[in-house]
Amino acid sequence: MILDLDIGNTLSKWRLKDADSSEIRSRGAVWTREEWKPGSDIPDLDVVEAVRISSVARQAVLEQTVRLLQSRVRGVHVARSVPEALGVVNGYEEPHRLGVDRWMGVLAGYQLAGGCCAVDCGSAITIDFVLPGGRHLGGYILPGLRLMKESLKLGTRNVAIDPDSEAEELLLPGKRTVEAVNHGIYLAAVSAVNRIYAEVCDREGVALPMLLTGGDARVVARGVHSPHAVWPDMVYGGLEACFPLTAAERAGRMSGAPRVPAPAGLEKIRAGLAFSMLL
Ligand SMILES: Nc1ncnc2c1ncn2[C@@H]1O[C@H](COP(=O)(O)OP(=O)(O)O)[C@@H](O)[C@H]1O
Ligand SMILES: CC(C)(COP(=O)(O)O)[C@@H](O)C(=O)NCCC(=O)O
Ligand SMILES: [K+]
Repeated sequence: MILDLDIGNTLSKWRLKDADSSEIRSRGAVWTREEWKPGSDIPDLDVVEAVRISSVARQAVLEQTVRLLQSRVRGVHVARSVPEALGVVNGYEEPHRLGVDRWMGVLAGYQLAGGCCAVDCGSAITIDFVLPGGRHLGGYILPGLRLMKESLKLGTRNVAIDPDSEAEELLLPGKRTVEAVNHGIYLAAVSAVNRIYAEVCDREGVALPMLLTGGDARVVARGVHSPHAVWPDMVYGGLEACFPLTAAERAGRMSGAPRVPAPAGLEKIRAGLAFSMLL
């Protein structure tokens, strides 16, 4: 079995993948800041022959995790943000400073769709752009839904936005604190994603497919105007592309990859942008 780890600032996600069939056998998540109890929290390492890790947690957490795993598993692969990989040129002045989860998402998005806009809705919402030629432009970082909620200290931290709630009702003024907070942070997030997407496509003169991932991707995707697809395993897709271990991965096929959304025409994006500038 292959154990894939996506260690974020809030949640450390894992999944077990069958090395022969490429099927996902199990998956789970533990709070990154809490002690991991082997067994219930993470899978039995006896069945694991290789581990692939994307981590944005503190270096000490990563080193501790790698040490534990290396004592039990033959192949441990740690993803790093590098100047260039798989046809993508890292747009950061200091490439190693780009969050590894962002780099994994960009690599997976480029392998699937070529140029794309990769949105990761986690502790932070990150929005990255890579052009059809493989040039990563860099990106944007804004607080995630949970962080925005916590920063308000209005006791609404544990009232999540229902991903299946009517998108329209999230546009209405809140009639009680939790609605006012949820509608406010939802609109802050989706307005930023829509505007940033339109501005970059307009400036670069290219309409890019948008791929969303992260724990809040389904909520944010409801308010995204442009054609898009949610790919929960997009960060894992970057691990598969960087460290292909199964036949399917070596053929460039990534688990759970969605059909690539055909972007709206550039003129339509520009018209929408012009209209939003009028308001
Ligand atoms: N099971 C869950 N437990 C906690 N938060 C969750 C869960 N599922 C989705 N979420 C939402 O997803 C966010 C964490 O998403 P994730 O992409 O895992 O963050 P990160 O990668 O920054 O750790 C939380 O802030 C919360 O809004
Ligand atoms: C921006 C992030 C905190 C997002 O991490 P996440 O929300 O997935 O926990 C992470 O990508 C990160 O630590 N980046 C390093 C700084 C940068 O990307 O510029
Ligand atoms: K994330």
